[in-house]
Amino acid sequence: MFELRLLCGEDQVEAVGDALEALDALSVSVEDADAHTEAEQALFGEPGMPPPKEGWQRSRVLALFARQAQAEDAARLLIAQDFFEGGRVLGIEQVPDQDWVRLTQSQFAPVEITPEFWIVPTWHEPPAAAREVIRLDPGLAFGTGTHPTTRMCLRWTARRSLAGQRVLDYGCGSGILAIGAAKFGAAVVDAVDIDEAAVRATQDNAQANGVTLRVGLPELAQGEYDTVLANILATPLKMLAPLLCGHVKPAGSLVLAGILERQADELKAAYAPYLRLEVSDSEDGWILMTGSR
Ligand SMILES: C[S@@+](CC[C@H](N)C(=O)[O-])C[C@H]1O[C@@H](n2cnc3c(N)ncnc32)[C@H](O)[C@@H]1O
Repeated sequence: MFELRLLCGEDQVEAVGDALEALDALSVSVEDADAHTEAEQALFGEPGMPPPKEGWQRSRVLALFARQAQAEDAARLLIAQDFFEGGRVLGIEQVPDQDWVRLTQSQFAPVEITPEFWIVPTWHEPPAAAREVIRLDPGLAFGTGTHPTTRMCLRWTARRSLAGQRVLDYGCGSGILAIGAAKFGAAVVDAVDIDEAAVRATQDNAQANGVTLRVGLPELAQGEYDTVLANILATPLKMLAPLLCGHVKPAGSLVLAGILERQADELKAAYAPYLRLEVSDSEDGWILMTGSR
């Protein structure tokens, strides 16, 4: 395979990427051309959301082509375009063929939730210390245990007894929190999401983990639960406050994630009419907020 390397400005990245795909690039990736220098910029997106911008101030665009002639043609055509003005072709290099599946898989190692509780991709052996394991592969739905918001919810679950409880996972994504609740003793677990792909992923993942869940769109959630888990984002969580609190039993628990540290007060205010939220965990700028009715 042949890699065409280009340098361009932030406002050119989208047009260049679209052009490369139209020119049959097998893949296009964008890097910060100033990475590891003082000019390096961080681009953060909230979980489940795309990053706020397509590229960096000075972006390096890497496009893979099956044949050298395709990479050369793409470079020649791009140089002739108005939208590439000021951009540069850095070169074309042959890259060794790799086992891409293996390479991708190797980037997803088992994730430790507690020393005894791990999320393990199906192609890995569980670590020897693991007493409880969720088997999950990166797929279409959010929630592979690699994001701090998911890990904090799972840690909360693992440190409590859910024995015999009725639990609701609102915004289930891959179903990881619902599966965790079932593994930690919940008697009935309902998992709901507005995204039908998430509903399907949760059904598949529940089956693969040998747990029984009731899975569906949000209207499946009915009545009161001992524990309600919701890892969404601050804005939808504020809108959902009456609905989520209405599903919490008296003396039951509400567990919210997807919230940045600076959003704690807004969330407390939104939930104040129903219950008192407090920060009970934090990781990488994200917080877990919990409350009891
Ligand atoms: C950040 S993911 C969390 C997935 C998983 N529960 C986890 O902890 O990793 C948020 C999920 O909430 C779902 N979602 C967003 N807004 C929702 C809403 N109003 N009602 C139900 N689900 C929603 C999204 O489709 C997405 O699957």
